[in-house]
Amino acid sequence: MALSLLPHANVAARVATRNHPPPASTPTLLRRRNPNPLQRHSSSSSSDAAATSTALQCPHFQSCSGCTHEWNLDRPPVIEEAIEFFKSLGVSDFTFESGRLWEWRCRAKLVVRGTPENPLIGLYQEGTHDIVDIPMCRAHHPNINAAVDLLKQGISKLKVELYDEELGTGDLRYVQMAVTTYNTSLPVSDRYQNGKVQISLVWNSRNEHSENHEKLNALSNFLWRNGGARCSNHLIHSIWANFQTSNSNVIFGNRWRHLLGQREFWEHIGGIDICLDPSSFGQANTQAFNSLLRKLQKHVSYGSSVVDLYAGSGIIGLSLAATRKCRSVKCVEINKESELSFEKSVSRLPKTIDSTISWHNTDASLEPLRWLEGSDVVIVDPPRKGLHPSLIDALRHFALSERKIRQAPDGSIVKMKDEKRPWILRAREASVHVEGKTTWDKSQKWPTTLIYISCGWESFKEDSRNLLSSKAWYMEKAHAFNFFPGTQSIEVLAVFKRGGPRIAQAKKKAGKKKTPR
Ligand SMILES: C[S@@+](CC[C@H](N)C(=O)[O-])C[C@H]1O[C@@H](n2cnc3c(N)ncnc32)[C@H](O)[C@@H]1O
Repeated sequence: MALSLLPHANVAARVATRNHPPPASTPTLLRRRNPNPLQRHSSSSSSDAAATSTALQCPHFQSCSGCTHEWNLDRPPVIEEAIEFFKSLGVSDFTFESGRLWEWRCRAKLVVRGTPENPLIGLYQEGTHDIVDIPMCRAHHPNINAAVDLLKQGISKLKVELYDEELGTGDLRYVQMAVTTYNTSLPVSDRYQNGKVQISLVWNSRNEHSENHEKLNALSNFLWRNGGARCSNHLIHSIWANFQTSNSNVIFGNRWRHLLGQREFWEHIGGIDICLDPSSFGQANTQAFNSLLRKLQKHVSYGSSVVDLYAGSGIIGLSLAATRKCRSVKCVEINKESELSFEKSVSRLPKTIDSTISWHNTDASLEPLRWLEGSDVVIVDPPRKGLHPSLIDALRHFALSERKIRQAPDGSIVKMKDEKRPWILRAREASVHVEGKTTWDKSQKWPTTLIYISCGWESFKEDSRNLLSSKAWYMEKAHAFNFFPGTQSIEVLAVFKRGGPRIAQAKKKAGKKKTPR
């Protein structure tokens, strides 16, 4: 493992860090098998203090696959490479923002194995199906660890059988813990620490009528009795069941049931209230995501038309609709389960918003030109593997076909073939549609700004090179956020503009000339 104690001063990028020292209760165990860098480097006491103040200090490090880096959590090693990468693309003012270094994870999917007497709840060891119990995980929000502890007590007390992968037997397979910090009765400064946990139990049965459902009810009642709204130690927001009998590695089945507590799970993020069902995608680091949304908003002009691809429950699009007064926001998402959350979030948008808002349940890689047409800004936030080739092609294609577009009689390059496939026709219709009050000129236009949000550094680099090689786009700005401290992963926000580098340079020069002395 690289133990870097290089001073940060030699780094060109602007780096903003908001560190919080580890709480007093933190185990101060520095593992013996990792020689302590403080002993290996002859350093001053102030740099010693700096190193420990950003160290993971987790007893599970190395046995657990969750974290790969123990030191300098405020600066994942990949940042040095990112600085060089962006510089090579002409972006020299790349910024990196680091927030909470511990207790940042508000959403965790954990494996449950072992026996009722000795339940294990944690992650698989790298490359194996051996589970590592992580009761003192330093990345988890503290109430996730507390809820895991309570769950273990319930399993032991009620003798809940835990899943056996080889035999396919046992009842409880996984648990998802998600924390909401939404609580308007508390001062803002107390909300994070007092977050409440939505527990989703992944149960090895077809539905709530299967023969082991009594155990499920007993376990959820135990959790609610000991951590629910009436407890002095109120920890749990709600309890859900997901039913999964497949012997694949897929965590969730298609059937969800709300069991106890509040049904709706709200969070205030990006300037709006957002509802998230347990079946929807949710970002793990809520606070860092909020910082990203605030930065993103600055790159979208007021009154823009936006298309949000890979939209999940539409947090990005809706946050822009509210804060940038967008004339229209179109969200495209493949997971049907996110629709309800989107609809609920729309219902809480300020009534003053005059935006046409829609959510489409479809694969963004089918007919990508159709989704891009008519917007000023396209936002993409794909899974780790990056953009679909068809979307990259479309982004390059329309940007290079500007002349053709202008010459086309209806201003469109989307071929209106006589489409018959029902799923394509269905996808074109919005699942959710809210019409704005103002009627805007709907003349055809194509995005001039592309904002790429990425959690997959390798795929992001490849996609960027592909986009830029056509000279149809250039990269204007790049930011990264410390979404996953303790790992090599970062979240990137890159802003691309239409046109080749020569056009960009000419624009810059023209801008300089106009600046009065
Ligand atoms: C990284 S998440 C981002 C979600 C959302 N932007 C957010 O921040 O909450 C990626 C999303 O892309 C969706 N997705 C994956 N493949 C897709 C596809 N081919 N077309 C549309 N959405 C897709 C996933 O279901 C997931 O919700």
